[in-house]
Amino acid sequence: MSMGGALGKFIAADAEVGLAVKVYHRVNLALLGATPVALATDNTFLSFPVDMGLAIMFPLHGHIGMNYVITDYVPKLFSKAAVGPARAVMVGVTGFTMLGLTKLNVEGPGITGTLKALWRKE
Ligand code: HEM
Repeated sequence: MSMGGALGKFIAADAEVGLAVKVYHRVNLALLGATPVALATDNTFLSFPVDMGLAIMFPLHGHIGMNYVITDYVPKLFSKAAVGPARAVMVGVTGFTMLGLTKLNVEGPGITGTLKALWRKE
């Protein structure tokens, strides 16, 4: 798929655009570090910025990862013509996930607080 511009790179966010590999590997590493940091800084002044970092990085990581999956499997399981629509659906999933996680951070207990609630006794 040959799509220029930032939007094109976001829609076809895998190895076909060189930037994605760099962003992907940086985000993968950042997530590895940010997850324990999020648990350690919960309920401090850092919890909101860390949760907002996660609200962007989790969906971005999933977005690029799923674009690799789309590139590899959609032509095999469906058809080459289905690759574009599959990527468009993924942009929607990624966008709504970012919005939902941001809402959780701004109006609710945040990503980390929500996760920790699994172990919290009422
Ligand atoms: C602490 C959190 C996470 C870490 C450290 C992490 C790390 C990784 C790493 C190292 C890879 C392989 C990258 C490569 O092939 O070069 C990967 C792939 C992937 N991850 Fe994650 N991940 C995390 C959370 C998530 C979440 C929450 C999602 C879903 C939204 C997700 C979705 C994916 C997908 C779709 C792939 C691609 C799988 C494939 O290519 O077959 N990951 N992840």
